[in-house]
Amino acid sequence: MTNDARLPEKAFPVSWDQFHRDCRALAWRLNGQGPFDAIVAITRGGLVPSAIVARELGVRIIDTISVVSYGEFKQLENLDVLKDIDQHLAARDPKSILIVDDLVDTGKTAQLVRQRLPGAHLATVYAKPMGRPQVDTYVTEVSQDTWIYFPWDLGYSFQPPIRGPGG
Ligand SMILES: O=P(O)(O)OC[C@H]1O[C@H](OP(=O)(O)OP(=O)(O)O)[C@H](O)[C@@H]1O
Ligand code: HPA
Ligand SMILES: [Mg+2]
Repeated sequence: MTNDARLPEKAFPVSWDQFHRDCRALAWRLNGQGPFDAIVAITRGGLVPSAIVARELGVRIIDTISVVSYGEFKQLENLDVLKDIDQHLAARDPKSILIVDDLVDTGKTAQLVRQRLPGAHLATVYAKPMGRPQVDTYVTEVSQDTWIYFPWDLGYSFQPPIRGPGG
C-alpha cells in the first residue's frame, strides 16, 4: 500500500536510455508493417516516441492531436480535444498513417483518436491490460495498478537506504 491514496500501487520509472531503447524496439516491430508515410502524435506524451520512430522509419510528415485526459494520476470525466488532426492528413489512405502515443492505460484516449482515423495503425511504447485492445503494436505491458514515470517527469533525488540510515 502506498501512503498517498492518489498514487497507484506500483511504480515503473523509465530512464531516457531505456525509453530510447524501447522506442527503437517499437520501430523495429513497426518496420515490417505499413509502410507508413505520416505519423499522428498524440500530444504531449506521443511527441518523443514519434520523433524517434519517425527517424528510424524515415517518416517526415508528423501531425499532432492534443487530447487531455488526466489530472494528477487520475483520469478526468471527459476527454478534451484541444487540437484536432489536419484535414489533409485525414484525407490520406488510413493504412499509411501511424498513430503514436507513449502508453495506453484505460484505452479511452486511443479509442477517441481511432474513431477519428479508422483504419490507421496505432502504436504505443507501453500498454496496460485495459487499453491493450486499442493498440495494434506495443513493446512492454505493465499491470493496471502500475504508474509509469517517464524520464521527462523525473529528476535525480536522494534515495534512503533500504535498511534505514543506521545500516
Ligand atoms: O489510456 P488512457 O487512460 O486514456 O490514458 C493514456 C493517455 O494518458 C496520458 O496522457 P495525458 O492525458 O496525461 O496527457 P499528456 O500526454 O500531455 O501527459 C498518456 O500520455 C496517454 O495519452
Ligand atoms: O501510468 C501512467 N503514467 C503516466 N501517465 C499516464 N497517463 C495514464 N496512465 C499513466
Ligand atoms: Mg498523453
